[in-house]
Order: sequence, then structure tokens, then C-alpha cells
Amino acid sequence: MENTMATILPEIDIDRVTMKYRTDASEVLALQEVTMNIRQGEFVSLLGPSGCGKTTLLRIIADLIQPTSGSVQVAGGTAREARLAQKYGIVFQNPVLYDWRKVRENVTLPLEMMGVKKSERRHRAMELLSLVGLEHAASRYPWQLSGGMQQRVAIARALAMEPEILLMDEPFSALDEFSRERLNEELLAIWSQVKNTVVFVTHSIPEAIFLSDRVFVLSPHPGRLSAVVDISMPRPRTKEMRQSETFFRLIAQIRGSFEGV
Ligand SMILES: Nc1ncnc2c1ncn2[C@@H]1O[C@H](COP(=O)(O)OP(=O)(O)OP(=O)(O)O)[C@@H](O)[C@H]1O
Repeated sequence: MENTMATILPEIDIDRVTMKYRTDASEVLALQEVTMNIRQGEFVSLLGPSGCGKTTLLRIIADLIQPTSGSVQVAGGTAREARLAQKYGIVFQNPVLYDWRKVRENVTLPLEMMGVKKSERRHRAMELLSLVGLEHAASRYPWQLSGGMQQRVAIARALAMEPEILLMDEPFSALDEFSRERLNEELLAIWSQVKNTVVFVTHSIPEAIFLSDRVFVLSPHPGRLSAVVDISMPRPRTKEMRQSETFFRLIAQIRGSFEGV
């Protein structure tokens, strides 16, 4: 019998992507023949130690850099077409907010650039800030917020154009462990409302497990895909799940996939 799942096109189709960086003195093989498919509405993590090419892969998906060889298809088109159609929202490790603009005006910057009317922008800003739990901070300036709040503003801004795909590059790695765990829970609450596809870069095994449907494990020198781990824990994910047997088994399984590299 034909497998109907196999006929569903993946949202992001990464096919034998290789990336070589050339510097004056040498060449770095950042990614070697990486192939993976990400389904629509899926939450996946790219997990691996420093230098395994996670950021490089995210930037290739986002069409910010071109691979040396291989291809990326997004929703049946090229990554470039997806970028031009504003299918991506991107959140970086540092929130990159404009200090002279109020929180509300930071969030609506992409709408302003698209020429959306001021009244509509204000309305949308409040919707987005309410989504990330920051309505009360709309009139503050970024420098008046904690690091975690700033990153929530950056997430709200990334969602302003209602992107089909949210790309997140270690967004919480600068935060303390408590804030990070709280932000993980908040991100899942946001995602359960927005329901877009998320590609999340991290080097934290617990973070990748807690958030994801699947974890793509990358290994360095050269960067390649070493394992794909299904996270079978139900949703919604809860704090208590971090203490569960399944959680610890998944940590051990992913650690094992690194050791096997
Ligand atoms: N612009 C560049 N020029 C030359 N080499 C680069 C460049 N960008 C990245 N590299 C190299 O490519 C490899 C992969 O880098 P990348 O930043 O993608 O890894 P990463 O897994 O995201 O690391 P980290 O977790 O430290 O951010 C590394 O060896 C890095 O030094």
C-alpha cells in the first residue's frame, strides 16, 4: 500500500548541502552533504557543539548565505523565493533592538517598512506584545528591560509579518538557566497559538528535547548530520517532564549519538 505521508511535500527540504568557507590561508568544511526534511508546523532543533555548522545551516535556510553545493527548497520553491515572500522570521542570539525606539515601535518596525498604517501598526503591536506577555512594557525602551524581556520583544518582532517559518539562532543562550527554562515554556505557549514551522539552534541537549518534535544532531569537523531523534513526549510540554524518565532516557540517547561520532 502506498504511504500517503511520503507524498506530502516537506516544508524545508535540505539536499546534500555542503559549505566550504575559504579564507586566505585555509579552507573550512563547515557542512558536508547534510540532508534533512522539515515538515510544515514542526518544531525542530539543530543541536551540536560549537563549530558543527548550526548557524551556517540556519543562514543557508534563511538565504543569507549560499551553500557551496546542494540545495534548499522551501514550500516547493527556492530559499530565495521564500525570503522574498517574507516566509521567514528570524531571532538571533542577541535581540538587536533599537534603543531609541519604544518597545512597541521596535515590534512594528517590519510593518512600518512595509508601509502599514500607523493605527493598524499600533493595534498589531498590542496583539504581538500580548502574545509574548509584554503589553505592559509597550511604552518602555529596550534598555529598561531584562535580557529575557528583550528577547521576547525580538520574538514578537519576528512574528510581525506572520512568517510561515521561524528561525531561531541560540536565542536564549545568553540568559541564566532559570530565565531560559521559563522562556522555553513561553516559546511553546506562543508556538501553540502561531503554529508555524520552527527551526531552533542550540547546544543545550535539555533545551532541544524540551522544545522539539525532532532533534537533528550535528557533529563537527566536518559538520555533518549524525543522528535524528524523535521526541516522543506529548504536548503540551510541562516543567515536570524535565524530571521524567523519558526525558533522561532521551538525554542519554542524544549523548550517545555524540559519543558515537
Ligand atoms: N565567515 C566564515 N569564514 C570562515 N569560517 C567560518 C565562517 N563562519 C563560520 N566559519 C567556520 O565554520 C564552522 C562552523 O561555524 P558555525 O558558526 O556555523 O558553527 P556553530 O555550530 O553555529 O557554532 P557555535 O555554536 O559556536 O555558534 C566553524 O569551524 C567556523 O569557524
